[in-house]
Amino acid sequence: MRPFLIAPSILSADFARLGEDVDAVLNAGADVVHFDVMDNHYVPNLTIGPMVCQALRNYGVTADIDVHLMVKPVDRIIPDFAKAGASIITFHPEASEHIDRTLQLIKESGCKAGLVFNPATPLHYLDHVMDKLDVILLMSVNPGFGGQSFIPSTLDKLRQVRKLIDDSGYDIRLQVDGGVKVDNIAEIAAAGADMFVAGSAIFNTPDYKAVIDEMRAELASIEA
Ligand SMILES: O=C(CO)[C@@H](O)[C@H](O)COP(=O)(O)O
Ligand SMILES: [Fe+2]
Repeated sequence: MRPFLIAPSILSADFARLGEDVDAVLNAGADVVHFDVMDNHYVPNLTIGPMVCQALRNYGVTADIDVHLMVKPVDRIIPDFAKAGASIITFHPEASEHIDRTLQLIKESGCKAGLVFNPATPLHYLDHVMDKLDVILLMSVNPGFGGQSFIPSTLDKLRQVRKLIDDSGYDIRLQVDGGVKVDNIAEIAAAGADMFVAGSAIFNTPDYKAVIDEMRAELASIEA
């Protein structure tokens, strides 16, 4: 397996001082910035768009920005995010009329591409597109809000997708998003995830480095 990546979700960051907060979490040892985009249509919440992604790049953020699109329709916003500095763009298959076309659009824009599965979204959407994926994201909560509890059935789904990835031979990250904490990250990694989104667990504490270090210590028990 590839090295584990920790991707703080800036949904739980301080939006009034976002650049500083993103710098702080990266300096604390985070690998990737997870950027949640919600449209108050596909999900019942409204967050941030390409201008904020561009603002983070202008502020000097050089880490990968992992844009999790919870928007419908999805295609028309993809080129804007690519121009604004997104590194990875993931979307929910239910939000796309033509999944293969959306994946191609992301790749042609120069970004890595991924599909996102809600807790009740079936895995058959993976059929016929494994060769076009850089990331598979399993939601371990229903999308729309930070601070929810991890849904335990995600562990079985992770094991299934880990097998699909390994059997396919493709180089695909397996990301998990929702309710990831210090006390469950090892179990989630053991089920096959290698990229961990965590919002409230990191940003709702005063010492980001302490939490990220604790997460890495938990992950080390799996790597060993
Ligand atoms: O995409 C989402 C929610 O829809 C996530 O990225 C959350 O922001 C994760 O927050 P925590 O569950 O880690 O607090
Ligand atoms: Fe997310």
